[in-house]
Amino acid sequence: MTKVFEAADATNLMTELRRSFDSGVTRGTEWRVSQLKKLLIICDNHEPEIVAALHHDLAKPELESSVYEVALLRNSINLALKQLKVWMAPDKAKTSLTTFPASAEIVSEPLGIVLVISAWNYPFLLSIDPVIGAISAGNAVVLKPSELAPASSSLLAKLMEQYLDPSAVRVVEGAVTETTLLLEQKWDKIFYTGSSKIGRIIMTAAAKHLTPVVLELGGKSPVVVDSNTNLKVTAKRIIAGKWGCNNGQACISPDYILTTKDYAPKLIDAMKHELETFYGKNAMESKDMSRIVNSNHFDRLSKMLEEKEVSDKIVCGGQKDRENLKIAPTILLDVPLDSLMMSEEIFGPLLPILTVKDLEDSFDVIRSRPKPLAAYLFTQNEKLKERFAMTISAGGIVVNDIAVHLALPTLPFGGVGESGMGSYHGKFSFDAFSHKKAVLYKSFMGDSAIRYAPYSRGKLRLLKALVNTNILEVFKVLLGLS
Ligand SMILES: NC(=O)c1ccc[n+]([C@@H]2O[C@H](COP(=O)([O-])OP(=O)(O)OC[C@H]3O[C@@H](n4cnc5c(N)ncnc54)[C@H](O)[C@@H]3O)[C@@H](O)[C@H]2O)c1
Repeated sequence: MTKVFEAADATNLMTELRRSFDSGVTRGTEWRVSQLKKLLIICDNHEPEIVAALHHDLAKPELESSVYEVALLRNSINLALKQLKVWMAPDKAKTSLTTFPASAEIVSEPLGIVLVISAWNYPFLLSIDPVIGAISAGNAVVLKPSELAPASSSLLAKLMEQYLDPSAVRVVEGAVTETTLLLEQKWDKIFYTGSSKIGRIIMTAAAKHLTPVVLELGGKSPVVVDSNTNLKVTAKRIIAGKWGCNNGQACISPDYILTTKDYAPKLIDAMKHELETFYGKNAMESKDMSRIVNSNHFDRLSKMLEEKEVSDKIVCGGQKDRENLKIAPTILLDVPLDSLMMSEEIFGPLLPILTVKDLEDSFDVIRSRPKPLAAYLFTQNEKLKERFAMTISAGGIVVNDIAVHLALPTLPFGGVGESGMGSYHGKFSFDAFSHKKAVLYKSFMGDSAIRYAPYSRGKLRLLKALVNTNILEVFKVLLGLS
């Protein structure tokens, strides 16, 4: 029987990790590299177990597990290993006349002990990716995986315990009770992935200790489809980004489509056709699609689908099988804006299409709602692309594809407004777990009396000119011309 995690365990954990962090072990490049290499071994040697755990928790197809979880993690680790020395090196900063003579730099210093709380939908990626950032930046870290993906959570705990330095990297499994105990501790940063509702609980707990947070939340990510598009590719990419990414249970999954009244029937036909090509005549039987994570989420989605004035808007799919936690890829047309489906994040295989008179009206629809984690546009119109990218606020924007920005470590990944705060991936992960410390080195040379009392009008004028880097004024004051 696994031991219950109690309040004393949480405080002991903090004491042990604080001792390790204070000893300086996690700050060394060697430690960081060794831990990152261990994470790589987990990916390289345990992929079949990871794929099996994901199949157990979500019936996730092997391709999605191997590529969107393990391969992406391998990429992150290799990038960190390759770039670590560059990331860790202090950045030279320019100095000014005010501080002359001096040199300055920005030192990336580890924050201390950080807590990573992750979600169930991509349990390996969303757990290990932030941990890569935390370790790269030289922190001690506690990971709390989601209890809703139990096989993945216990495999993560087992593997991380087996390979990583237990004095500075730990996994605590559990649900609300365990997370609440962890949240009572004083962390140096909390990195949370999950819903906005729980995000508020995390931020409230963090505020008590003035702990900074990264909140990787979700939201309703819209897809705008222009009639001037490559319809076949558009349909395929929307399907791959929706049902082909954990069956719509992904934070950057298309939540709803906006298109014109005239174009909607063409888009629906193309999507129906491609859905059949992807998943066959009976998509419920396809092995190439994850199932719904559990019966609570199944019921939540069913409720959305069965709502009055929604159920009669289904134009494709709609079949459900509670026993096997399956819902067919379902497309709906013009569901009411005040329906559950349009008020809450869907996070599942339902995809409503809203029609607008002019495509530009879709911009107003998006702007009238909370800022999403991602916003997508399909078009061949260059002006429209630019207008979308420049005027729509979202965590990230992709033109003519879905979700692929997540795979580019040169781009920050994170939300804005209701979809979250802070970002990570690549160097952004390192920065998310570092304090950018300002360091200024001065010598005893050039000790000018102008900032020392007794003050005078001349000192005042000279100091003002120096602070404003006004060389001409400096000379004027020195020559007594001002
Ligand atoms: N931005 C991203 O990268 C990202 C990625 C995946 C999912 N998400 C978002 O996450 C949401 C889905 O995840 P979820 O919230 O259902 O995941 P979840 O239920 O797994 O919860 C996330 C974490 O919060 C913890 N938790 C739950 N209730 C808590 C409480 N009362 N107090 C403290 N901790 C608690 C859970 O134990 C878990 O570790 C969606 O909104 C989705 O868009 C965002």
